[in-house]
Amino acid sequence: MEAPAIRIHDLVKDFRIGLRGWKLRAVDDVSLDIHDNEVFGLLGPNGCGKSTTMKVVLGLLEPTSGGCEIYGVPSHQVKSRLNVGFLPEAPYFYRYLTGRELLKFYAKVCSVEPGKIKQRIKDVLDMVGLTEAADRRVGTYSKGMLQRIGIAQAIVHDPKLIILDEPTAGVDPIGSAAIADLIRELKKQGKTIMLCSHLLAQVEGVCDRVAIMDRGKVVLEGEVDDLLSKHDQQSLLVNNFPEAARAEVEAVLARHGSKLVGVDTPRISLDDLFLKHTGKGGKS
Ligand SMILES: Nc1ncnc2c1ncn2[C@@H]1O[C@H](COP(=O)(O)OP(=O)(O)OP(=O)(O)O)[C@@H](O)[C@H]1O
Repeated sequence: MEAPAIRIHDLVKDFRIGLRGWKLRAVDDVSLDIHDNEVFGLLGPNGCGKSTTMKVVLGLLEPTSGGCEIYGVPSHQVKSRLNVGFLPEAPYFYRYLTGRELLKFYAKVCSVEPGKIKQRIKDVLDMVGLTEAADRRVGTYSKGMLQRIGIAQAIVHDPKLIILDEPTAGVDPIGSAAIADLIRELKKQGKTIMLCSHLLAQVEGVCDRVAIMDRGKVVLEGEVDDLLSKHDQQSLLVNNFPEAARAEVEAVLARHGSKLVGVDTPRISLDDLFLKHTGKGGKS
């Protein structure tokens, strides 16, 4: 059987804090498999251990015990990361380079074939919607544009696995929707994406599976559709439901052993309302 894209097994990570050798357990016995070509969300409140878990997966931190593998290769081996792209939580980019120059730098660092760099940068700029801003200095980019150039540097070498730490942090709903579209497109291209976030509404529409962490532990894991569906309830959508029909509907349902639980008006999300009134095609 093929190895999962990421395997995290029995992972514990302690940080030494203070002078008396006190330890803080940031990750507490976490085991997770992330499958090939899925979008997996690691969710949870601030400080629950998401970024620490990602850093151990990427070999940037040593585990206290347990471990991680990427496509079967232990994370502490450099070769595990050859096919991985990473957007850190607070990426720092040299502000005097243009977006295009920045991507050229990362393409060279990631050993993209010299003859292919120009076209690859063109394609990636197009994918993240930064073609028009490609020759502007990164220092002039908005927060949304910085996140998108960050994603561009993570995918410039066409990696199989893309790890995104808070991809929509500080980005407005238009920018977040564009990033969500981009993640869906990357999945269509066959990529595996692991992202971590505490902005739940923004990742709901893109993740196939999620795990929720709290105080270092995974407290819930599963397919998003499964976790969010109320399997014992169904809803009917009716235009202009007449109050007078309620008693008849209740009687029919009662004959079938069912019960009308409530009649309410569906609402759209505030995000959708914002997008409708500000235009989804914006370049924030
Ligand atoms: N280098 C470090 N030294 C000491 N403690 C650390 C270190 N890095 C993280 N921690 C602590 O470990 C815990 C988990 O931190 P982590 O950054 O993994 O959380 P997170 O879920 O990513 O939070 P956020 O959503 O705020 O980014 C926190 O209590 C944090 O203070």
